[in-house]
This record gives sequence, structure tokens and C-alpha cells, in this order.
Amino acid sequence: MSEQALLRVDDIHKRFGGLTALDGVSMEVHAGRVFGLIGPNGSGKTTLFNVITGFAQPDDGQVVFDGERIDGLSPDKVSRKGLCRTFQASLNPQHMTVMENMLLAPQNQVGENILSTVLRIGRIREQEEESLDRAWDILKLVKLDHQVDTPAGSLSGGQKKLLMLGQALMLRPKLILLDEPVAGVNPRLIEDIVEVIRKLQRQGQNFLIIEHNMQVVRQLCDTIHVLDAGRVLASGATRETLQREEVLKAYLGRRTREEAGA
Ligand SMILES: Nc1ncnc2c1ncn2[C@@H]1O[C@H](COP(=O)(O)OP(=O)(O)OP(=O)(O)O)[C@@H](O)[C@H]1O
Repeated sequence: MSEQALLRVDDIHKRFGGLTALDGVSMEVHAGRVFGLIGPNGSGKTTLFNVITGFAQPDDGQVVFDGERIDGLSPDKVSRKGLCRTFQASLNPQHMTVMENMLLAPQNQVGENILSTVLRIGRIREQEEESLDRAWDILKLVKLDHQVDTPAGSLSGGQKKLLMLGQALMLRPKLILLDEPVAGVNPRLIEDIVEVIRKLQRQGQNFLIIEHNMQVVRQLCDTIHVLDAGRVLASGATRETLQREEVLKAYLGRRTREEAGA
């Protein structure tokens, strides 16, 4: 891949005691395309997301985002650089409403230290209004604008995933890492989530997506990286890569392409 990568992970190693979760993973994610990260259960996908976003530190290797090394930074600092993520399960305060959850996300607020709070109250109000406007726009986009006063805990599984995506968007990220955006979601809402991601992609939003649903991977991802046992097994255009024998064997666990639906 010749153009400059938006995200590059370089020879990442991560061990948990005697278990090697990531064993020299190198891959690139480029702007303007949706990338997928697939692989069997336990192959290291979430661990890699954790390493990229500062939730886990690598034992070895580098993470470079937008030309800058980010390994070793805290999750908060990573998101401030424009690299945000969602999780497999909702981490939102369940008693807080959808809108309250959305307003938890904004950062780089003027009022982050007491002196500036005192000196610049007007600017804070302005920012709050901007955040509120932005939250409304995003909630419309992710189809949660009719649920603003609903506690996060009362949303369906798919709506919780849309809320996490909405919160990530509040931070105006250059890249969003989605961890299984349709797992456990009912089919109708899967269509909505796919549509929202496509719309965002057309607007220039970059994504790296972990997903087990191959139909969704085919619909959304231009390029995939396949992990197996903590190593990159294959990378390339989605359709071709999904048909490679080693991928079918390792990932899909099926004997033929027909059985795997590739
Ligand atoms: N905090 C941890 N402590 C110990 N082992 C861990 C920890 N996190 C992950 N692992 C192990 O690391 C390996 C990779 O796990 P990981 O969750 O990254 O895989 P995955 O590809 O995301 O799997 P899935 O598709 O099931 O979500 C697994 O063997 C897992 O049990």
C-alpha cells in the first residue's frame, strides 16, 4: 500500500502471562476506505483495538496514527488525537438519558480548569449550546432523536450500539474503531446500522470494523485484515480475501467456499 496510512500498527506483541494474544501484528488503515478486522474467536481482535486505543499497552511494537506515535498514551489522549472507538457491550451509564450520555462525550472544553472556568463563562455556555446542537444533529443521523429522554438502559441492543457510535461522533474523530457493531442486534436494526455507517462513510468518515457477520463485512468493508492466533493471516480486498483457502480454513472453519457463503 503506497499512500500514507492513517493508522499503522507495527510488529505489535501483547502477552497475558503465558498467553500470547498478539504475536507481531503489523497492518495499515487508510483514509477513504472502510477497513474490516476479522478472525475467529480469541484471535486477538479486541486486544488489538485495546492496544490501538490505549486501553492496553503493547509489550512491543508501535502504533502510529496520523503520522504520530500514540502507543503509551491514555485512552483519553488517544481520543483527543481523533481516534475513537465503540465497545462490544455498552459502557454507558444506564440510568442517564440518551441526550445526557451524548453530552458526556464532548472534550477540549474551555472549562476544564478552574481558572478558565471563572474567566470564560460566556465561552463555556457557547460551547454547551454547540454541543447540544451537534448532539441533536448526530442523534437524527443515528436515528435516536425520538429517544433523547430515554434512559440508556431501556434502549435495545442495537440502539445502544448506535448511541456509542453517536458519542464517538461527538468527538469529530478522523477514525472510528467499531467493535462488533451488529452483534446481537435484530435484523431490521442491522439494516439501519449498516445504512448509518454507509452514510457516514460517504460523508468522509473513516472506519475500522471488527465484525463476525460476514454479510455485513461484505456490505461495508472495502478491505479486510484477517487475524488468526494473534497474527495477520491475510490482508486485501474483502471479496477476494474472504475466498482465500487459508482464510476459509482458519476463520470460517468450513471446508468449502459454498458452505462458507464466500
Ligand atoms: N485481560 C486479559 N487477560 C488474559 N487473557 C486475555 C485478556 N484479554 C484477552 N485475553 C486472551 O487473549 C486472546 C485474544 O482475545 P481477544 O478478546 O482479543 O480475541 P477476539 O479476536 O477479540 O475474540 P472475540 O471474537 O471472541 O471477541 C484470547 O485467548 C483471550 O482469552
